[in-house]
Amino acid sequence: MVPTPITVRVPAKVNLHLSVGDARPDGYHELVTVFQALSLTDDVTVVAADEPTIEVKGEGADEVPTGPENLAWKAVRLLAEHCGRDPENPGVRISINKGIPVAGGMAGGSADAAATLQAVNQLWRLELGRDELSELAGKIGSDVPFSLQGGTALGTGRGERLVPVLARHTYHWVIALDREGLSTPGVYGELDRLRADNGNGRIGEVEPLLEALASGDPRQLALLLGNDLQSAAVSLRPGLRRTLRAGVQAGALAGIVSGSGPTCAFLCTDSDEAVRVAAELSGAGVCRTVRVAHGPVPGAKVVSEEPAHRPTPPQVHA
Ligand SMILES: C[C@@](CO)(OP(=O)(O)O)[C@H](O)COP(=O)(O)OP(=O)(O)OC[C@H]1O[C@@H](n2ccc(N)nc2=O)[C@H](O)[C@@H]1O
Ligand SMILES: Nc1ncnc2c1ncn2[C@@H]1O[C@H](COP(=O)(O)OP(=O)(O)O)[C@@H](O)[C@H]1O
Repeated sequence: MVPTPITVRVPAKVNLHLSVGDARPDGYHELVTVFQALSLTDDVTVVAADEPTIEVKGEGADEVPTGPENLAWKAVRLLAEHCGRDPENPGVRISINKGIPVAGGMAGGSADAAATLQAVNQLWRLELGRDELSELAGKIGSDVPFSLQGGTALGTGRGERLVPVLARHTYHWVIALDREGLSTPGVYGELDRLRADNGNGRIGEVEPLLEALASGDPRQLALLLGNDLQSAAVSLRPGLRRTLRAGVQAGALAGIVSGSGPTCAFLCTDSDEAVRVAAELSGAGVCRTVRVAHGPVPGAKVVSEEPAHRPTPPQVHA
């Protein structure tokens, strides 16, 4: 019998609010963050196979490891250990089709890990529930539980403890991708350095942003977007200042570095405006590629169609 492949589609994220506390003894920083899942997605397909392999296609595929460092492999091994299978020989072939920028602060690797947990749970008929999968997800990386859950959520701890947030609107975003990624630990380290040098300012409380999300007014939300890692990302990549300015000059309500960057996300009033801002920004020559996206969208979920049939995301080449 030919084994049946299972494909899971999984979203990117942007942090609408990312408040970073001091470094903890374990090296992580205590966070208060609001994640929103966006319509840029990866597809992860798993199938039973004698020879375990991983293949990566799509944008930025060359920069993604295909060995044990790939977060999708970590997910398979962890699940194998959890259910008493041999993690060295899990008998799974993985194929990843990237639509999420690599090392862009949009949790692409975390997304693939979340999708793999979901897909292999079904492949092996483990029937693990959301909570159990989320617990495993948190062991792979701080962002992985959110990639499973999707929507809009408040994250605390390392970012792995989640509570869903009421968001009454579909928000329209323009996403500016940079030419090269930034390392997440490198950006956290730069923030620590800046804070030690000059006390670097901190964004305010999260409550007003939660109220803006509940009201569903993008203009109100735009005033409250904030990211403590932005100054560190800009310090490491000063050109981002120009990108952020160009998006607002093009008509976005506000722009923010996404997580640890260097991707910048611009909130727009509606979908037509997002397309217009994307076109203008792509002509400004401040980034590699511009995309439009909306959120919130659901987290990792099994899709019945073949991955080859996935829609091409709208994009504008700069
Ligand atoms: C910054 C954020 C914002 O959502 O995402 P990205 O922008 O990278 O996607 C996350 O905190 C990234 O989460 P994730 O990419 O899962 O990080 P992990 O694998 O858990 O940790 C990688 C490294 O980042 C640093 N790290 C991560 C999370 C955290 N709360 N404090 C940290 O200091 C640590 O140096 C850690 O060793
Ligand atoms: N499946 C994966 N997809 C993308 N990157 C991965 C994956 N597995 C491991 N990585 C590694 O993780 C690093 C961070 O990638 P990514 O998760 O896309 O960015 P970020 O942490 O900025 O959101 C990459 O540079 C890559 O070496």
